[in-house]
Amino acid sequence: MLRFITAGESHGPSLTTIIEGLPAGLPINVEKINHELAKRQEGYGRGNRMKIERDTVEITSGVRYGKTLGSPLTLIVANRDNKNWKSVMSIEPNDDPKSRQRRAVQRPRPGHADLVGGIKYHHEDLRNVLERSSARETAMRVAIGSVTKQLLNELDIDIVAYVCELGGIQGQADISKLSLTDIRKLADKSPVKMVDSSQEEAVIQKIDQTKRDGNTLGGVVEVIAEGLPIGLGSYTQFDKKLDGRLAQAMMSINAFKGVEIGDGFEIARRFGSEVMDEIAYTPERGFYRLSNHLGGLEGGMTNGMPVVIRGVKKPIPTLYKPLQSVDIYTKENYEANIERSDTTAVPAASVVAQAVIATELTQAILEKFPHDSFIELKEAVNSYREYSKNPEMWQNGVGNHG
Ligand SMILES: Cc1cc2nc3c(=O)[nH]c(=O)nc-3n(C[C@H](O)[C@H](O)[C@H](O)COP(=O)(O)O)c2cc1C
Ligand SMILES: C=C(O[C@@H]1CC(C(=O)O)=C[C@@H](OP(=O)(O)O)[C@H]1O)C(=O)O
Repeated sequence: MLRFITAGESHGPSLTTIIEGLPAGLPINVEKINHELAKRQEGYGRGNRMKIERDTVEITSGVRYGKTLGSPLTLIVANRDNKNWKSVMSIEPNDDPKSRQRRAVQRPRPGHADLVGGIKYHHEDLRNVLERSSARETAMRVAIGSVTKQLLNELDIDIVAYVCELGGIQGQADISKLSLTDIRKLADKSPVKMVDSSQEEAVIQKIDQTKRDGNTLGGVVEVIAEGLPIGLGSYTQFDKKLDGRLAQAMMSINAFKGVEIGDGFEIARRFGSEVMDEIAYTPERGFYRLSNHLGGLEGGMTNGMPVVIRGVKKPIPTLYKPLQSVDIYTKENYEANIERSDTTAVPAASVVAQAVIATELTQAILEKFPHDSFIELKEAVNSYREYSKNPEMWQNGVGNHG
């Protein structure tokens, strides 16, 4: 079983995670982790914080000579901005109520965690909420996702993500005609991580105008994973259903408000005959489908077709032209606090989405297959792949009532 938690405040010294349950002997490439971290920082429309940070990972346990030991893996990503926040983020007691109040964030931003978090945790200063509710935490989830993606890649599973829509402008590329490698190349070189360069200029102009207006934008991202064995997840219990678990992973990203799998909400408008993916068989491919409307998942399990999952990200809650709020001390109407902010973070969110889906898929793989060592895992996955092309129970005549 793969377990991890993340820790760290946005302007504290660092983000940390301990990941437990990875197989021993998995090659870990630190450069690949740093590459994913850099990709998360890119993307047109981000604020000034991204000019300060140069996210890189430090590994302090669990790896020796480039391979996992099977012991807990500890990752640390430093916050360069911390040096500018030393006194605000001090861990020493501050016994001066006047200084505490002078510094306090007290006009909660609609759409952020400020107000509810303050009420729930009895915080007199809403900074105590925003420091941890900040999407800074997603840097660590990308680092974890890069480790799990390296595991998937070693098992010949590929995963990509890109932006399908930003600020109401949809990409026009027919991605069904592209390989995952092409999608990755196109998204990587796009300033907005879209596959379709014809829409880029319009999106950039919309972001620029929105920034001038003191407003913000959301969008839609898609993740595709190919090469997954059949039967990850299970129909036998509600919390084992992989579609539900992937949706949870996607929704756990800050500002995500919706998830679709396969053709998603569109299937509500179609006949059953247009939605179910018909079954075919060849000895080389095994069982496969003639279409993939259901996004590679049936009965809470992978069916061998690519897993396709989209997430909707709302616009950034902090507005430079702020919305109405209420001062938590005086209860008078005020404009919400302005914290330094992005105009949009949909491109970054596509990198995070890929990471969290890679991690959840890895969890499902490690649940199904023995994995003390990576060699053992790979052998088990490959022999199961062979089995699932021609399941023995049918070869042996079980179910043959003739
Ligand atoms: C990569 C990324 C960057 C974000 N940047 C900001 C930001 O600069 N300002 C902001 O107010 N919200 C930002 N958000 C969104 C908030 O973190 C999020 O809305 C907040 O935590 C409340 O959670 P909820 O929207 O999931 O309800 C960002 C989200 C992501 C994924
Ligand atoms: C720090 C990151 O994103 C931050 C997410 C965020 C929020 O409220 O979610 C608010 C901003 O924080 P700051 O006020 O420090 O600029 C973003 O920059 C990051 O993505 O690494």
